[in-house]
Amino acid sequence: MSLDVTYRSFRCPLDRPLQTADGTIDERAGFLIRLTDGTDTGYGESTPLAGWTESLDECREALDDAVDAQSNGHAAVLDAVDHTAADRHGISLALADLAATRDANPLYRDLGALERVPRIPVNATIGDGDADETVDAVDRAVDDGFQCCKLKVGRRSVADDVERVRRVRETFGDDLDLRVDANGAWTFDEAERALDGLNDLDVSILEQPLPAGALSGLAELRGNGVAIAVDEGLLEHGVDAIESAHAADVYVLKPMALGGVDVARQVAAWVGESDRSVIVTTTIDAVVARTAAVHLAAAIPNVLASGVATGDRLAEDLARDPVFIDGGTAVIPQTKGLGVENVWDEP
Ligand SMILES: O=C(O)CCC(=O)c1ccccc1C(=O)O
Ligand SMILES: [Mg+2]
Repeated sequence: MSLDVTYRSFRCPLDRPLQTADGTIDERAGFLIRLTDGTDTGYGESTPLAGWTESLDECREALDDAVDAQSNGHAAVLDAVDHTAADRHGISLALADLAATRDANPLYRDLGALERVPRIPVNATIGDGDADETVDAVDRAVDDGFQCCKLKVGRRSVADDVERVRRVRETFGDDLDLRVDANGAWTFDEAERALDGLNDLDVSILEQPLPAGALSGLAELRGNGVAIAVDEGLLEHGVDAIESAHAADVYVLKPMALGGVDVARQVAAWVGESDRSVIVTTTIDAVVARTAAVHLAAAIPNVLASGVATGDRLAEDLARDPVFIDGGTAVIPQTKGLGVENVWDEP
């Protein structure tokens, strides 16, 4: 079966930039990938993010190599992008979408779900603004039906961040599930002080309090009432090292940074063997990668509320969003493949 590989670049400005301790994300640029085997078509997306994946230029070069390898078959095309996580995500997704479309299965079934999954729980993503901005953003999320909010922290003092969380807790009550994500911003001392305050405010998960390299510190922070999640650290160390160091209660899986939904699915299986929980998140991707993350989450048993409700930050997208975000859940597309339609047409 001959394979045809094509790609085009795209740029999506954000109309709600995401402030994090690591900088502000205000635009996403990447590549939309199309694979055809003569009968069926599959789509993928490579949307690199500085600090998380290779650069846009490196991804473009590797995609050109993938196009050059098309006459040598699927494995050669995938090999050409093996060293670029975002491209490997894009090509492997296009192959998976093609196969699922051919078999007339929704992608999440091909990723291993044993039965129909109607919905998965999702979290709202709240940027690292001041206390008033934080309360306003959570207010919108609660209005939209979210029951779980992840607050970005780490750009200001620990005392100020704890105060932001206190304002949210006091305004919205005890039923709201609150998480915080420091994107590696704190020292061990700061993280310990933050934990004290966050535990009192019933924060359920603290994501990446320490820099990616610090594993033993994460292990020491565990057992203080707030579950410790590893995100950046997973990319640096892998599951085995993190499990040996007892450094995480929860794993955050970003398929774009891990090199594909297939890789992320495998990581989820390993993590499940150690009785750890998993959260799937996007890197604020366009509709193809975002929908793939939703299918991935649907394929993982007992996945925690996931950070995939990020589409409303984009001012433009590649196609209509097939995923309905409703009452704190994402409704899983049940049509064949990814379920994103008319994506190759310019928006
Ligand atoms: O998890 C979410 O709610 C959304 C995704 C998110 O926070 C994120 C988006 C882009 C880059 C890094 C991160 C992160 O989780 O650290
Ligand atoms: Mg994170």
